[in-house]
Amino acid sequence: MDKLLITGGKRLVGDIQISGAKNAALPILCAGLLTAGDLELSNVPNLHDVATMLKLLRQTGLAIEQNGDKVVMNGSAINKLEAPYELVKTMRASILVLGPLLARFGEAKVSLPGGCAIGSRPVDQHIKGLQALGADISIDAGYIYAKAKKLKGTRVVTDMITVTGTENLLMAATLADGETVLDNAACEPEVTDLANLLVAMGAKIDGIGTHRLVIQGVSSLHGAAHTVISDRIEAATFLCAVAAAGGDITIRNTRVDIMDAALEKLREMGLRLTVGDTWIRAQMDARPTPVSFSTTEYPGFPTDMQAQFMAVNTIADGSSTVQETIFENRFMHVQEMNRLGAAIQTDGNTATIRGVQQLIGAPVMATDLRASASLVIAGLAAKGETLIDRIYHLDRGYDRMEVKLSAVGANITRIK
Ligand SMILES: CC(=O)N[C@H]1[C@@H](OP(=O)(O)OP(=O)(O)OC[C@H]2O[C@@H](n3ccc(=O)[nH]c3=O)[C@H](O)[C@@H]2O)O[C@H](CO)[C@@H](O)[C@@H]1O
Ligand SMILES: C=C(OP(=O)(O)O)C(=O)O
Repeated sequence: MDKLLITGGKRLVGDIQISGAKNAALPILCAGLLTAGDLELSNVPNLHDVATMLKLLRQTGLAIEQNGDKVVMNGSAINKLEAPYELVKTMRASILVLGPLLARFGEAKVSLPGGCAIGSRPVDQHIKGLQALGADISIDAGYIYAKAKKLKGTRVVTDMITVTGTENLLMAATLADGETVLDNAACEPEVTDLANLLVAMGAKIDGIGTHRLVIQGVSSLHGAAHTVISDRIEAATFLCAVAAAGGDITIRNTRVDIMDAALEKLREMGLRLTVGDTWIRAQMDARPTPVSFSTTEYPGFPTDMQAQFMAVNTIADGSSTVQETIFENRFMHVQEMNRLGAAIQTDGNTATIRGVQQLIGAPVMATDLRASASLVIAGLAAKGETLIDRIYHLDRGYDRMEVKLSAVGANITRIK
């Protein structure tokens, strides 16, 4: 099992190229199931989750060619309408094949994802929405069995805002009969990116980027070309790294306009930001100022950045509180950070962080994707060596993070 060895205390200086967004690429790849035409995608990140998704899609019969960040898919010979447990258990986003397979082929068999390290994460809203669209759904031996001769447009109001739930229902509704209204829809930029691709494929969608998506079903979708948006979470993770370790970095190929909540908090921390159209220069020479925040849906502060900001808060000059409102168990990194000398206490969904002068390197264990990233940030700031175990979590969602960090001066090595 790969590990990362970090010797902390090095300033980060130089340029970092940001990859395509994992959370946009995954649903966008699933949109390849909706058409018999060619989907030509670029800026697809080089991640384990993308590899898992391509494996899952290939076994349905979707033809896929991958060349660097380019993926070309053709869905004219799909013959297996299934997502098996072996793949779903390694990547929850596999549930995103359910809506497209059902809408185009009238049936699908998809393993139930189950819980994960950050919460129970049920998919009841995906199922409720598809049932409202006329699907007959049963659950047997850990699998969701869905059938519908033809989905029928209707109004769906989800109990909460769900990102992949919105994406599944949006893809399903594009091929339904008549009008579907998705109220309480997620408006994360990754949902918008998927919606823009679907429109390029011939879908009729109004309200893109809002909490109310109105879809007029069409009889078929055609091929299209699309560039996946830049990963705002990867970008903000590197900005947190420089906030913690100090230095002067410029991140490139980024979407500044979708990062307001994180950029605001980074400025509050004392990071000096100069912002261009597709780049952000970040300079940090002082101890960070602590920032308090509560995670919430877009455009609020993203839960996927909570752990990384907490890592910076551990060495800030003062105390802060962090509230996690999206997932019920997303503080797994706290005990690991405390092993590095951080002073964090949790009470339910609130963490109180008393900034310490210096973290001290130690062996720690990654528990989930963003927890792994937060430990990398803590390790970069810590004195001495930090050895991070179980970094397969990190590889799920970051494109060669240690290579990008080494290139800006970090002392970080992958140990096989
Ligand atoms: C691949 C992908 O895009 N993953 C992102 C997506 O996950 P994902 O789409 O799984 O997260 P959701 O937005 O669905 O989850 C939000 C909350 O709703 C709950 N819920 C959701 C669906 C449902 O049917 N029932 C239910 O109870 C979840 O348990 C959670 O508490 O959005 C999350 C919230 O921004 C991000 O952290 C993930 O990085
Ligand atoms: C929680 C995340 O991803 P997933 O939904 O794929 O588990 C994430 O990207 O932080």
